[in-house]
Amino acid sequence: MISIENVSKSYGTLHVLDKVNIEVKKGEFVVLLGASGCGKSTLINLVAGFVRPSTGRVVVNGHEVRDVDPQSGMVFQQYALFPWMTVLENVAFGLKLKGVSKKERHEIAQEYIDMVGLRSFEDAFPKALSGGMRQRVSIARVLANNPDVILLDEPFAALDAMTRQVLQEQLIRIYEQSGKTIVFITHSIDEALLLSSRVIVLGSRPGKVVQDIPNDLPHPRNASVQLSPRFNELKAQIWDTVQHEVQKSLEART
Ligand SMILES: Nc1ncnc2c1ncn2[C@@H]1O[C@H](COP(=O)(O)OP(=O)(O)OP(=O)(O)O)[C@@H](O)[C@H]1O
Repeated sequence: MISIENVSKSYGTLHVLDKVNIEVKKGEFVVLLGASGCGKSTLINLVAGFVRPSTGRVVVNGHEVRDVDPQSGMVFQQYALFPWMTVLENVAFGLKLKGVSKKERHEIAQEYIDMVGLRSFEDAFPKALSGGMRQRVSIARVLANNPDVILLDEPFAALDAMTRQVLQEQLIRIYEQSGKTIVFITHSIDEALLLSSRVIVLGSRPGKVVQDIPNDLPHPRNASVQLSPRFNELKAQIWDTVQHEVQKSLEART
């Protein structure tokens, strides 16, 4: 579904990614972990088509990504909603661009508003919503567009711990129901293991893959999986690598 082939990326003299190779299969939920500045956002932006590789190529669904790619839908850390549109209009916006009739796009938008638990907030404007609710609108908007790939760049980082847990569980349900291909960035090993079917750790800059492990925690999954021995076993494996890479990136800065 996503093929990142020998991708390197530099911004001027700053070498951010070095010959990264990652194959993501349809229906995988891949979480990218890594020290701050190792190039995670750059990598996800390459898949979305916001950034072009210096060398190598990214292929999504058989097509090389050369521009902003409508096959992918992105959820950012800061909720990028249109403040002058209601929840319903925000969620239906992409469908409007595609020329879907008003009746149909409102039906589809309603379905996803219900899915993220925002029924009865259709007519609210973003400023009247909490951060967690706005992020749910962002997720509904991406889902309504029905992209092949959903990309999430630290979507829950700005939220309080309780809201984060609710949204994590909602995202797990959405993944279990939709079987979408998802790439998700986080700094949290717990979040990575709770959500993913596979965890990829990028090394300190220039980023490359230093660990790639399948997450075999069972589905249906909820937050209680964090109490299982297997969760702690996987966490210890990832923690060793992440700690080593964070240490390296701190030393490189001193
Ligand atoms: N458009 C740009 N122009 C110049 N430098 C950039 C640009 N985008 C990112 N960088 C630099 O590239 C490096 C990697 O950034 P990136 O945001 O991809 O890392 P990250 O792993 O997502 O970081 P964090 O976890 O802190 O969000 C950083 O040093 C950043 O300052």
